[in-house]
Amino acid sequence: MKAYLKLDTGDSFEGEMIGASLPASGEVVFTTSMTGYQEMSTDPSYAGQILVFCYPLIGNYGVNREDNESLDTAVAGVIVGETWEDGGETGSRSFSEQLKEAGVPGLNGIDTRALVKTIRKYPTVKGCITSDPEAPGWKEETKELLVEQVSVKTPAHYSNDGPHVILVDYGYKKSILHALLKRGCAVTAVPYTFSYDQIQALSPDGILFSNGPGDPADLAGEFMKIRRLAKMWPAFGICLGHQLLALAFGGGTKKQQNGHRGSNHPVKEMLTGKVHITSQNHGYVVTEDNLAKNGMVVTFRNVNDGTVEGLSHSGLPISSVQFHPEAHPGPSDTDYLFDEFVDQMTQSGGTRYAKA
Ligand SMILES: NC(=O)CC[C@H](N)C(=O)O
Repeated sequence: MKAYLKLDTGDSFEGEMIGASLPASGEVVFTTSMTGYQEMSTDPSYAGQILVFCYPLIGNYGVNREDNESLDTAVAGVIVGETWEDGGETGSRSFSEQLKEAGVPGLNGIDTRALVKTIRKYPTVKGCITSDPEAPGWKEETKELLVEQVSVKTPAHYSNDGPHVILVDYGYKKSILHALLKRGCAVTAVPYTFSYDQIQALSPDGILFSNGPGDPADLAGEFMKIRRLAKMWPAFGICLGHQLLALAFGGGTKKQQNGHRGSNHPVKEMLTGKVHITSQNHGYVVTEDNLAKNGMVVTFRNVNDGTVEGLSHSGLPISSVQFHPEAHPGPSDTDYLFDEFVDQMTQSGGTRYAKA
């Protein structure tokens, strides 16, 4: 079936509908990752977004039972140059079957190079997938809090012998949970709406603020709680969690001209000068504002554009990164950051750091 991607820029692209035959709308973003379509399409940080794959052939190794990053396909829609309908050797089914089951539409046969050249002229491009050639283009709908859609509704506990991590869930990727479980941590994923007192009642040894979708500034109601929690227990933030920690400690955030979405973003560790290749997926970035006054030091910077990629507190065990140390998809150069977080929890022995 013929279908269209209509952008708020006035541009329109014609392709063939794959996945669910349903309309979808959202911010249109692109990823340069050559692999990992299964992990990316199920990463809750992509909720509300239509994801364009720059790599021309998508679906060629199918999808399997292990690599979903969440229970649901998270993206609003996908755009591909050429798709492959078979399951592939390791796959139990095809990518478009998975999309169909999740009620997510996609477009095949799009000139993704031309599309990316169009959308990268603007910091934000909204669009819709529709089979109706007469349909009007993108229309702004009521702004919903995307985190609300992806955060767990009740706490989920994973027992283990090691330190107890409270995973504050703004839309966590399964591989973050696995990185903690692999290191022996017990983990409780809690709804992001959990209060300081509710989290304290769970006797944490450390707090992890997860990745997640949307504009971090929309979560201003979280900043005070995050600051109190991070001052009390060892804290680690990943992607949205990093942005929220920065906002809670005097930093700012802004939309990037083009987001960082891909598996080969170089970041420099400021202390050692060492460069790591990282997996990234974000459209906003931290600005330094009053971070230094609040004791926060920039620990990593992006080699391409110099943007802030990591923070640490000078006196407390608080750290965060904009990139994804759990990778999946992507290189695991920065996997060691989970070891550092676990060391901080075991060294502190559950010690509290500040009066809340
Ligand atoms: N992966 C993430 O956590 C994304 C963070 C945020 N939604 C952004 O786009 O910048």
